[in-house]
Amino acid sequence: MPLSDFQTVIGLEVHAQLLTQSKIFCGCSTAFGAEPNHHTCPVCLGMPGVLPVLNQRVVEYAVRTGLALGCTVKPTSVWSRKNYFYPDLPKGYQITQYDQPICEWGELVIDTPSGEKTVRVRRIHLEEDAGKSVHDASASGGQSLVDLNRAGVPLMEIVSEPDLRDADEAVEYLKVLRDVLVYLGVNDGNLEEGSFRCDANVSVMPKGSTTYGQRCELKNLNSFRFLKQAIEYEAARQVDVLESGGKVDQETRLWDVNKGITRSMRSKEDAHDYRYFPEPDLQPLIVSDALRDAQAKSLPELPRAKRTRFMGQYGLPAYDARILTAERPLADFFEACAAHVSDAKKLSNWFLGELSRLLKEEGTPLSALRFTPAQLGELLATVEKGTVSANAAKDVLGEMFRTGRAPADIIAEKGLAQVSDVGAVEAVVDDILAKNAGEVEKYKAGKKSVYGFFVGQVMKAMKGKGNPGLVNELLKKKLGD
Ligand SMILES: Nc1ncnc2c1ncn2[C@@H]1O[C@H](COP(=O)(O)OP(=O)(O)OP(=O)(O)O)[C@@H](O)[C@H]1O
Ligand SMILES: [Mg+2]
Ligand SMILES: [Mg+2]
Repeated sequence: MPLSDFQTVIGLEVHAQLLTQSKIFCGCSTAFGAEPNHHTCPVCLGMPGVLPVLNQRVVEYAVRTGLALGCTVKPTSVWSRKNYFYPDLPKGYQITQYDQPICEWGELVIDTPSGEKTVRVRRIHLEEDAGKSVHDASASGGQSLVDLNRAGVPLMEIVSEPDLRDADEAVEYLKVLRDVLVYLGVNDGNLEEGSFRCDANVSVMPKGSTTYGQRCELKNLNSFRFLKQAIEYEAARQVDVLESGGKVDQETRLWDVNKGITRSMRSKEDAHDYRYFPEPDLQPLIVSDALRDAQAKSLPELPRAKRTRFMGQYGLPAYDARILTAERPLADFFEACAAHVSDAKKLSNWFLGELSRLLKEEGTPLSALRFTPAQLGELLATVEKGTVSANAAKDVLGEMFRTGRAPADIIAEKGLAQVSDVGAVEAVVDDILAKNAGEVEKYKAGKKSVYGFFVGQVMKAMKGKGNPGLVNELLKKKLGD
């Protein structure tokens, strides 16, 4: 059977680092970039005789996420020990949640080419991160060092059901999930730096089958592009294995960025390999009604709801609304500006075009913008009135962006105002037509191509500042069109 006769099945496990200032079971800082092993204490170093104390903020963030994804938030959940040996895991176990996670059964709606799709979220659980091994690969070195700054940093694992059916759906799910977490303020959404990580479980089955194939778990997917490439490569690999009479082994495979392939890292452990058992040093985790209600009350409007509202309230196409609502600061700034303009679609065009270009080019965060929503409103009004051309307005916006000066001042100083005075433009039009009587004759005799010549002459005489709409209107009138 060719590749096209197989169906890919994907489930994602997402590890999101929670944006707390201190670690999950001790008071050490979670700040990035400190000298190795400086953010450590006896608790996160796994010294004997110490006891973990749960960071309450971690619970709040997990509950908030669970509510946003429509999960059942469990009043009681349980901490477990997941035992394994690794140099960056000094305790020899990771405190995590296993059979009784804090949240279960939610969903995330994504867009696919064939419409909306609801992807089930099976569980959300909390756990501590491990440390980091730093391997010296040089010929002379060959040492491995351990940095435990990250040990004990709070992670939230969000596990989807195997509901995704191709790489694009997986990428879409991951993007939508990331936007939600960033909206909630629980995660910074940074794939490259690893504070938002994703493992992809991939299997294939003959189309039409209802029995899933054996899955492989893919790691090292630190960009949306790698996620897509890795899933596509892996699905094709599994089909090859099956087609050549083999069977897919359950294993953990690593995405090799340079070669563009996945390769086997280890055969996948089963749960019993980890000897999970309830963590004796921590009480069951109780989520009170009060805590849950407080989180429910403070939930922000989420991207999808905001998108729908933007389409209705501002009459925007879905495409615009999605881009404008992907990040909360951008959506907020758009709304602040929309209060100062009459045509929200025109405003959206500026946001998607010139403004996003400037933001990208200058690397400025929205929070550091120098001009105010009212000033952007003013600029759009001057374009509307024909005081400046759309092109000149781009220059004005660039200047506002860099200096925060008022649009009127910039227009005056740079002499960008268009001439929209009927009398003034008419005088120039009359003059040009009079000077080019021969061409006017030809035009009237049917040689319509000289029209552009008249426009050019008028504009030249007005140093490019004639209001183009008015110039055209008057020319046509005088030429008898
Ligand atoms: N046949 C399958 N094909 C593709 N994905 C699958 C299949 N079966 C399960 N999955 C997905 O695999 C993931 C399993 O994640 P889960 O965290 O439950 O267990 P795990 O990977 O065994 O544990 P660990 O957290 O130790 O990696 C889920 O996202 C699930 O949807
Ligand atoms: Mg998992
Ligand atoms: Mg897994």
